[in-house]
Amino acid sequence: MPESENNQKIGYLGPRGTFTKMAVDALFEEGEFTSYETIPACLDAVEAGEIDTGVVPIENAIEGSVHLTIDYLTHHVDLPIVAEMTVPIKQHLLVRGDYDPEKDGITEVYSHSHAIAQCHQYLHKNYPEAELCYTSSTGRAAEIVAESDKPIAAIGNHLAAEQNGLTILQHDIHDYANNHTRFIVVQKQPKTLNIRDHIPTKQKTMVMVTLPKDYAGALHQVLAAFAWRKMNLSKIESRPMKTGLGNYFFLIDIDQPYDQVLFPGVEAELEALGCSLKLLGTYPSFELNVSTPNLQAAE
Ligand SMILES: O=C(O)C(=O)C[C@]1(C(=O)O)C=C[C@@H](O)C=C1
Repeated sequence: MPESENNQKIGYLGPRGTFTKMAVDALFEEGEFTSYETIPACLDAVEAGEIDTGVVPIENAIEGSVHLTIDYLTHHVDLPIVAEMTVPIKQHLLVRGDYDPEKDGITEVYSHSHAIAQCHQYLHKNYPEAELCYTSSTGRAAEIVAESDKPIAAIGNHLAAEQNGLTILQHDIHDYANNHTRFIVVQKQPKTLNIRDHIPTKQKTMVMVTLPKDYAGALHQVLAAFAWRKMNLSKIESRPMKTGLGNYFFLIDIDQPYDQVLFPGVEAELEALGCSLKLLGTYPSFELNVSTPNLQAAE
């Protein structure tokens, strides 16, 4: 194998113990790993060529899309998606080892906004008085709790607990059992991804479609262009263009790889309607599950 393939520089939303790092560990056996404090910092590093590959969250089963990732990808950087990995998410309530529930109530709960949203019912029932404090990641929340001597807690995974010397006060506090997050892998220059030996569950393609202003039935016609070609869409979402109220674009996930017949046909049909279509990536989709070798990290 050429040295460059082994020596990939891979960045991710860190610090240690984030769910994004779990996705990275599930995907890559080797490489030079760098954690970034925020999603934009990670994507900027890929765009600037400081790293070859970036891994960031894009969608959670309970809370929906990670808008920061979508907006940054569509407005600020030009980075094709080259793979995705879906990871099971188990949120736990983490405290310092010396926290005594008999003595003190928890005054503050720290975590990433998506993690807090996944546990709203639990927090509402059990810690209605606690202040919710938002952090750049669950890993960062665990660090804050580890560094503090106050009766505070973090929401995060078991790796964040282990790696920050915290105790799990309550396991599995997410409000819905079927909790998963999808992470995307982006690259500026396509480079062979030295991914662990996974079999993709499917091949997918993501496109961004911009509609003309005030065109009756435009979205219906966009969807029809995919439908009559029997192209299966697994997600459609609108996001603001950020150019004024009412201006939106659509992100569409299609359950098949890009090809030179159907996709150019869709594109030509959409152009005739005054729409534009941009390819955001065509890529293998992987899923981490507990039976996958080396991937027990998500347990
Ligand atoms: O904070 C982390 O651990 C992350 O990797 C981010 C993130 C997210 O943005 O959705 C990832 C998975 C969980 O859904 C909660 C938080």
